Amino acid sequence: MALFHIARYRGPEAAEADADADADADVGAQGRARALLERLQSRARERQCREAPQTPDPPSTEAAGRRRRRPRRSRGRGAAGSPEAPPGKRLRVDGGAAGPESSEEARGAGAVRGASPGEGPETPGEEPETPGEEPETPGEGPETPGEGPETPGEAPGSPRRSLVLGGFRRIRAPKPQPFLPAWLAEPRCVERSVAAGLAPLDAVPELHPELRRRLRAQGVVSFFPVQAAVIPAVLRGAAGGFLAGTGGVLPRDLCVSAPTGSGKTLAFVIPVVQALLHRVVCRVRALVVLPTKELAQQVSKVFNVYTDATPLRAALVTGQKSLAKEQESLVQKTPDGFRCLADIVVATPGRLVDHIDQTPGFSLRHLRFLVIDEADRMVDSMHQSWLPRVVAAAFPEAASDHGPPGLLRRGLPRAPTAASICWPQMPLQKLLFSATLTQNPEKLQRLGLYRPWLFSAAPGPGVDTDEDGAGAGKFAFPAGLMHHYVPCRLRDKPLVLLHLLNQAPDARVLCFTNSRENAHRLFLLVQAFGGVTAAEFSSRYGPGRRKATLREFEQGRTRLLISTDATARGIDVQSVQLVVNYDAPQYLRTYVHRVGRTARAGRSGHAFTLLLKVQERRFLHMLAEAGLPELQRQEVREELLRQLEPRYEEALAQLEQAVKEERAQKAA
Ligand SMILES: Nc1ncnc2c1ncn2[C@@H]1O[C@H](COP(=O)(O)OP(=O)(O)OP(=O)(O)O)[C@@H](O)[C@H]1O
Repeated sequence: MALFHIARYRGPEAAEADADADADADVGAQGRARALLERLQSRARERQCREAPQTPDPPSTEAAGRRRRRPRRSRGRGAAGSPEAPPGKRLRVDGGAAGPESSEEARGAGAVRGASPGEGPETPGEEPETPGEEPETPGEGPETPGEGPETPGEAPGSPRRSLVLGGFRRIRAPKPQPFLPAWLAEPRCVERSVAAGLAPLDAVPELHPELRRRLRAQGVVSFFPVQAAVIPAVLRGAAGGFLAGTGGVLPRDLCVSAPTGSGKTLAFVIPVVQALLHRVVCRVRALVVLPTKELAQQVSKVFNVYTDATPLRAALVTGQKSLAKEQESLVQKTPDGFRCLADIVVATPGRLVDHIDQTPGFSLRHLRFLVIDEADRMVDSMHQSWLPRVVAAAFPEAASDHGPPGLLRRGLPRAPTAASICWPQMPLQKLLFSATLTQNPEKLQRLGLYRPWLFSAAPGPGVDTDEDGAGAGKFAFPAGLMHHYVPCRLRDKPLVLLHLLNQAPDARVLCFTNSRENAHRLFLLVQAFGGVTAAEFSSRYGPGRRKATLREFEQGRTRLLISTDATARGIDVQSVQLVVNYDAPQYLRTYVHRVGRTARAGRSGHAFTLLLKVQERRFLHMLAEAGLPELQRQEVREELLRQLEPRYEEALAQLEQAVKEERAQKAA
C-alpha cells in the first residue's frame, strides 16, 4: 500500500501547458495539441528576441563561456610547459597574427620568455632569460585569471592566442651575484703590463729625495704601474707624518690587486719608510703581516735596504729564532720601563700573537700602518683571530669611548666630528696586497676597512664569480707569461719533466707537486736520473735548511727546485724561466701564484702544466673561466719519451732502493 503520493513537478512550461489545456477543453484533442505546440514555439521565439540585444556576437559568448570554465593556472606556468599541451602545438605569440589583444600580451615578459632562441624579441638582452622568473610588472602579465590565453583550436572562429612560457630548452641559471659595494665595483685601474706602464721616479713628486737616491742605487729607475698608483695615494694620506691629515680626516684603507711580480712590495715599503722617516721617538708604527716565514724574511730584507741609512729599524718576528732572541730585537728593559727598538715589525701571524701575549713592553699603541701582504690568504687564516688581537693591542682605549687625556688621541676609525678633531689623531691605516685579492665583500668586511679604495689590474668584476669573487677575468696574469699544458699518462709524467728539462738546458726551473711526498720522490728520481742539479723544498725540512735551499736556487747553484706550494706565493727568485706544474693545481688561485714565480718584473717566462686525461677538461674549464683562452697544448712525441726510458728504468730501481732505506731508517 502506498503511504505517500509523490507528485512530480514537470517545470513551468508544462504547468502552463496544463493551464492552457484546461481553458481549451472544448477544442479537439488534435487541435489542442497543435495550438499548444505553436504557443510554446512563439514564446520561445519571444524569449530569444528579448535576449538577443545583450549578446550580439553569439560565437564570442560561447568562447567566453568556455573561458570561464577553464581552471585557473598558476602564474609562470605556460600552456606549453604543462603536460596537457603537446609540444607540436606550441606557438610563438606574434602581434601580427594574434590581433591587437595578443600583441599587447606579446609585449609582456611572459610571452617573450616563451620564445625559443632566434625567435625571441627584437631586443633579447632586455629580457630575463630564466624560465620561471617573475615579470617586472606582475599586473601586466598575460596570465591574469579570467584572461588566460586559449589553446589553439579551443575557440573556433575567435582570434587564436597562445602563450609559450619556459620551454624545454635547458638554460643554465646565472649564479646569484653578491652585491658589490661601489669601492669594489669601481676600482682604480692599474696597468697590467709592467713594461707598458713604467713611470719615471720624478712622476711621484712627493717622493723623498733620499729615497729617490736609494731607489736609483738599487737599479730602480722607474716605478712599475702599481707603484706609480699606490705610492702617491699612501703618501698623501701620510702628509701629516703619522698623524691624521688636515681637519682630522682619516686616511682611507687601500686594497691592491696586481699581478704576480708587478712590484707590490716596493709599493708599500717606500711610502711606509717615507712616512716614518722623521719620527722622533722609536715606536712600532708599521706592522707587516705575511703568511710564511720565507716571505716575511724576503720583505724584511727589502725594508732593510731602504731603512739602512736612516734611524728607522725593522725587526723580523717569524719564529725562526727563539722567542727570547726576537724579544731582544723588539724591546729593551730600562730602569724606568721598556725601550722600543723597532719602528717596523715584519711578522707571521702566529709569532706576532705570541709577542703580543708574552713580550713585556711590546706595544702596538702607536701603530700607524698595518700592511697585510698576500691578503686573501691572510683573510682565510682569520680563524686564527690574529687581526682582532692586533686591533685590540693597537686601540687599548677603544673600550672607553674617549680614552685617557693626552696629546694624541687614538680611536677606532669613524667619521670626523667637531669633538674628534680637537686633538691630533693618530689613525691606523690598513694596506692590503695580493695578486688574487678576494672580492668577496663579506670576507673583506671582516677586516673592518675604513672608506677603502681598491687598486686593481684585473679586468673588473667578473660576470661569473665563485664565493671568493674568483671567476671570469678576476685575476690578471703577467703580460710576459706564456701558458702551456702537456697531456700525458700518469706513468709518463717523470719522463715529460725530464724531457722539458732537456729542452731548456740553461733554464732555471721551479717544479710544483701537490704533496711533500710527491716532491720528495720526484727529487730522488731526478737525482738518480742525473744530469741536473736539483733540490727539494717542503715542510719536510726545517726553516734553516729551507732558507739554504732557497739561497742556493737564487744563486743559481741549483737548477731545478722541486717544491710544494710552500714557495708558490710571493717568493721572488730572479730569472726563473720555467715553472712546471708536475701535479696540476686544484684551485685557480694556486695556479696564479705558482706560475707567477716566472715572468716577474716585466720579464717573460713559460708555465707548463702536466695533465692526465681525467684532469684535462676540468682544468681547462677552470682557466677559461679565469679569462685564459690562449693556453697552448704541447704534445710530447712518444719516441722522445722512449729515448729516455733506459736511464729512467735504472733511476726507478735506485728510487725503490732509496725509499726502502728511508723506511728502514724511520723504523729504526
Ligand atoms: N720599479 C722597479 N724597477 C725594477 N725592478 C723592480 C721594481 N719594482 C720591483 N722590482 C722587482 O720586481 C720583482 C718583483 O717584485 P715583488 O716581489 O714586489 O712583486 P709582487 O708583486 O709582490 O709579486 P708577488 O705577487 O708574487 O708577491 C722584485 O725582484 C723587485 O725587486
